[in-house]
Amino acid sequence: MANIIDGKQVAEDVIATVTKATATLAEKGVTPGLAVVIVGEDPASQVYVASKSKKAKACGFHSVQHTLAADTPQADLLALIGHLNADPAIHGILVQLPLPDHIDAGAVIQAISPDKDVDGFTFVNVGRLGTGEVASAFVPCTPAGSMLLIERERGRDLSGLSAVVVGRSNIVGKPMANLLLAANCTVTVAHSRTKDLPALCRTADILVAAVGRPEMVRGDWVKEGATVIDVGINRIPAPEKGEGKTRLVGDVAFGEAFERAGAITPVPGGVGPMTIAMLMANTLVSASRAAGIEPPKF
Ligand SMILES: Nc1nc(=O)c2c([nH]1)NC[C@@H]1CN(c3ccc(C(=O)N[C@@H](CCC(=O)O)C(=O)O)cc3)C=[N+]21
Repeated sequence: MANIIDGKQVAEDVIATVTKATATLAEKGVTPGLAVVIVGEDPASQVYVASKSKKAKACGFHSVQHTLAADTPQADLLALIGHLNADPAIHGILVQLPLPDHIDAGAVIQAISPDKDVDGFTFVNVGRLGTGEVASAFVPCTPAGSMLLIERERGRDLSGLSAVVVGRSNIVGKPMANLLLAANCTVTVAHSRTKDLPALCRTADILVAAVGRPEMVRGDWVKEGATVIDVGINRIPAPEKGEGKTRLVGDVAFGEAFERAGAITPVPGGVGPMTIAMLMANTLVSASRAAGIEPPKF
């Protein structure tokens, strides 16, 4: 029977730290500024973007949202990023992904100034993390939040633990693996071609599931006492709740894994809230750096 990791609570702790530090910055005349850019009207994206803007305001940030039409030319989006890069009131720029097909997402991401890249997606920040310069990098929010949950659970010394990351995306799997490696874990990154994934997962003291497949990781894939971090957010039909109803599940079969894990994150209420909290933390760090002030530790 596992300890259920309360991501909502840890996220609130992070937000409280950010809010306090923002008040201290305000005394020095600095207000952290976050710009969120969304292209098109995907309803799920709208919900996430709205909750980011709301949290930013609650922290005391200057928060701006740019909503562009789905058919906005790439050149217009690049021009907006150029303006935000040059705007001293903006310390963090987030371009909501995915972008429409006619836009080259890579080109847009790389146009963001690395100093304002609070998603940690630019080559400069990826390179800092990949070379172990974690302190100077902006680390992508989902793996950064997952790492904080792991540290709260197991302590800051993860040295020698075996970690398996299932999923190799640039936004979660790869940065997660780099963070765990920087923390001296023995890290294996698994993916769709991995042979005998269940057996590999059973070797993990820390198991991170980030594949985007509902409940793929089964209970018997989990080592007794392991820390299980479920990054998946999948909406599936829930006919038991009524016709047309849905519910959120992770990439881990929670009920089964709960029986064997030492600790496990729920969905919702696990990694999701941490993602937004770390965006606020990264924006605060960016504003602090710009002002030459030491940011708090998270
Ligand atoms: N450039 C960029 N950066 C992102 O960080 C980014 C993005 N694009 N595109 C979309 C994804 C998705 N994302 C989430 C954030 C919080 C929750 C979250 O708080 N989820 C709640 C539940 C929310 C619900 O009920 O639907 C939870 O897990 O408890 C989920 C998903 C950030 N994303």
